Amino acid sequence: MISTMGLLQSWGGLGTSIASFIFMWDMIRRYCPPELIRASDKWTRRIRSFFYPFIQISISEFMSNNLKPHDAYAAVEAYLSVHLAKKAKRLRAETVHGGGKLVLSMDEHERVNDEFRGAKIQWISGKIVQRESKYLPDVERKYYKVTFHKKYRDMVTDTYLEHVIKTGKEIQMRNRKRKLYTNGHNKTTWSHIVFEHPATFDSLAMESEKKREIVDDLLMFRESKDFYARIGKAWKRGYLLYGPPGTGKSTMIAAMANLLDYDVYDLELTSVRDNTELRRLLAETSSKSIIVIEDIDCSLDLTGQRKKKQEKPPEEKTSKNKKEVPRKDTEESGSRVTLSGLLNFIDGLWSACSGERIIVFTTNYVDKLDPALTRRGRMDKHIELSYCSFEGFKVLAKNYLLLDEHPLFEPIEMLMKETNIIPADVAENLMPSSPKEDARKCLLKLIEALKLAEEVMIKKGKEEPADKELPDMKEDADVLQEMEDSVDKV
Ligand SMILES: Nc1ncnc2c1ncn2[C@@H]1O[C@H](COP(=O)(O)OP(=O)(O)OP(=O)(O)O)[C@@H](O)[C@H]1O
Ligand SMILES: [Mg+2]
Repeated sequence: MISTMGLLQSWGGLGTSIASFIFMWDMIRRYCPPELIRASDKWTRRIRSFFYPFIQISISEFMSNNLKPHDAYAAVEAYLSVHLAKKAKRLRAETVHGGGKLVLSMDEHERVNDEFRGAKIQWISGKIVQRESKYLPDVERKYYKVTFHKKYRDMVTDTYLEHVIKTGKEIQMRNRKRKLYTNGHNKTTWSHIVFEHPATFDSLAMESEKKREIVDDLLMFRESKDFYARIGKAWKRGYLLYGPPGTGKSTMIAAMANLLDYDVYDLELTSVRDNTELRRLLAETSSKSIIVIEDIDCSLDLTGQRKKKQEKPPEEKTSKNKKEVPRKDTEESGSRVTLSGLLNFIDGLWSACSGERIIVFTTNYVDKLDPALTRRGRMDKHIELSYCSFEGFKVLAKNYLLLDEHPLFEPIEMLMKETNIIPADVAENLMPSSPKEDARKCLLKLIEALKLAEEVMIKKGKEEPADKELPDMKEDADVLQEMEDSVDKV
């Protein structure tokens, strides 16, 4: 009892002494000349660094000059969650991007040790609560602090932190869900959904050699950062996909995104008000992305910027083709994006954006595009997607019916040589419409469709010469009229 009392008394004495010291120190600092204070601070730092030879670096959740999220913080978090979270005793579990998988990270004020090239490095997670204004609620700012011996200063600042950020970014890339961004419905910003299109180059009906060439081209582009830097060109590549409707242009874009693990930005030009908005939207696109402008010929009357006065040929006006009817004029769509605005984006701003980007234009009518838009250098690769070949059919038969061979393949090959059918129609026929429909029935359905397509072709072929005779008949009629007129005159 007495000893407890004694202990309490001595604690009380210590508290009084500390309070007196703080008071005295404050008085000294207040009345001492500033030079003396500075000198004392310098020496205090030196003595402290002698006894505490460690360096600390903080990485905050937000940038200090604005409230933008700090990329490095997210990368450190990813690195720690994969490499060091197992060593921590208090962990935080969160689902990322609404996915089902739990990701573990260090809880607040938890410490873990890392080792890099013989150096012991400690990470601490922390949080400070700040009040920016008395009218606003307090804000939490999380941070990670890395502590290491001062002899490793250069190694940690030059190499270790770079390694952590690089590894963290790779982990983020692996964990992220790819996104499909759109600017449709007159939105002035991008909105996105998770991109989960299953298309791959394996499932694409196309000649294998052509397919391999495109895949090689894409993979080479992805690995060519140093090459583009060396030749002084922006790390971009333009693809023009052209061909009739239903030949797999959109499907190929999805396959490209899946192959490269890129996001997709589906740019609806008719929703973009003017060139300024176009530039802003494109500047907001992220690296490792494919920017798509579908049906470039009817998105905007781009060619009209140069050929305004040209009348459309009569057959164009009366065509029943789905792609030609809804062509929107710039005035009609309320959009004032011009061809030169689009070209500037490809050549100018395009080059200023860092990181790799692919731009894809699709069209059903390549001949209608302004040559300025399609010239090499702007669109590096022109890819024609055309009618289904027998090789393409075999890919679809394998995908849809799990067939490598079948006796009905032979007649199908014969018919395919004689007629044109788009892959979308082949796919539709090979798709069983009921559980009772087996592979044979599907192949027979396709044979019927091919025969029908052949009949239509023959019919058209017969009609065409008749059409071609029309001008001659017209000429004859004109001559007759002229003769009659001259007879009348006589
Ligand atoms: N080459 C192909 N390989 C595999 N499937 C294809 C191919 N072409 C078309 N298809 C099938 O047909 C459907 C329509 O194809 P897709 O939308 O890619 O055509 P498109 O060329 O973009 O047509 P459009 O010019 O009308 O936009 C796809 O969902 C796909 O199932
Ligand atoms: Mg399409």
